[in-house]
Amino acid sequence: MQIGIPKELKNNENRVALPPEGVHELIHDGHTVYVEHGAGIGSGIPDEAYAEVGATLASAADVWASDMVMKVKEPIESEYHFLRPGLLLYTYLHLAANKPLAEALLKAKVNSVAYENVQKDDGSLPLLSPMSEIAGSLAAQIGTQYLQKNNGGKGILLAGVPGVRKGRVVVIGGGVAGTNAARVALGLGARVTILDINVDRLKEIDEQFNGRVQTLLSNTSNIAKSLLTADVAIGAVLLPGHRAPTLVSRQMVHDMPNGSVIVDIAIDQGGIFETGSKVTTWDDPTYVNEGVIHYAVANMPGAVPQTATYALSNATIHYAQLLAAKPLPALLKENKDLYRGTITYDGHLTLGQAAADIGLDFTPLNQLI
Ligand SMILES: NC(=O)C1=CN([C@@H]2O[C@H](COP(=O)(O)OP(=O)(O)OC[C@H]3O[C@@H](n4cnc5c(N)ncnc54)[C@H](O)[C@@H]3O)[C@@H](O)[C@H]2O)C=CC1
Ligand SMILES: CC(=O)C(=O)O
Ligand SMILES: [Mg+2]
Repeated sequence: MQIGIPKELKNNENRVALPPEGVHELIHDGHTVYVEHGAGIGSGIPDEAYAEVGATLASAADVWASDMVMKVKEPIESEYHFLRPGLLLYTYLHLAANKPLAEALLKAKVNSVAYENVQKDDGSLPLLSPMSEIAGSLAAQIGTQYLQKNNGGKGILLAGVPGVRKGRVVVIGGGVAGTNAARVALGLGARVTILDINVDRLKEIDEQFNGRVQTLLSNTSNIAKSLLTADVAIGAVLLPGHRAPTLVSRQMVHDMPNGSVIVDIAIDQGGIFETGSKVTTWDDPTYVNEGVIHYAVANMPGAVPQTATYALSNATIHYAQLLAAKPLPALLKENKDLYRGTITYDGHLTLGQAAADIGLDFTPLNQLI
């Protein structure tokens, strides 16, 4: 099979879908790999390193002409003209928050496997979690940075000092991103509260952090009360496949002291703050609404590519090898993880959760393969 790896075009997206080590695996399996000139530069990988493992350096057009295109982020509008019938696209897509992209993929009859929807039988999301670990850790760093007065924040040091209160970090959603945010916030010396709707998850968190994190059931009144005294609020909720639920109202944000900071990691699925549905970029990452700084970058790990490229490809390479080895319909009949991850097929939207959220028709995949 021909496999193409384009250079990422999203703002400050410095990751690349595969480093040379991963490309080498695919070439070893007998495939031809086209890598766009400069695709690895942001991650510190020169073109020569790809050439050395046998990749063909190519133009964007040649890379996109491959049977399978493996990316990091969703195609942006300037890439839509590369979409074509029969193309197998393997990348993050977040369709429940991006109707124009869904329509472009359907119109072009692209078969897409979305990283964030590849799901194991136990419900875990093996291709999302490595980036959620990174985004969670970053969220705590970003919160502490914007709390500084010189960055527009209220001017609080999360660690406090003896005799002066510590900063308070409230994390809504105690999954992979949320617990990593909590871990780093605790390390920075903050007082941390995590809210989740899953009581079993709260028990695990309590054990994991030896009781050093306050856990609370996520409901409207606990969220509102927690935010009243929060310095940093972190959104880390996920309903897989769906647009994120709006859990924090404008009034709750209004009631937070001015100069507090919101970091909505879940913005890639639409975000959980009523005041914060606007997506930002690393070039201009924040805006102020109701006196509170909102940070809403949808590709947070793009800023730490020398960590994130490797963490992502460590997870994606296994499924890439499977996708390259067999025709898609046959593979999907035997691999349930990838069956769940296949969200558009031959002009049909096969992700029921997103279809409902963006108002498009849904066709079960088993009717198409
Ligand atoms: N902005 C960025 O660059 C990145 C964003 N993400 C996003 O971060 C979000 C979280 O991902 P993960 O941590 O991997 O998901 P996860 O599935 O590990 O955790 C989500 C948690 O939300 C909880 N939850 C569901 N409804 C809730 C509610 N009403 N209140 C409180 N908690 C609730 C679930 O019980 C679960 O524990 C996703 O939207 C993901 O796409 C991930 C990586 C990078
Ligand atoms: C998960 C995601 O949106 C990212 O890594 O950019
Ligand atoms: Mg206020």
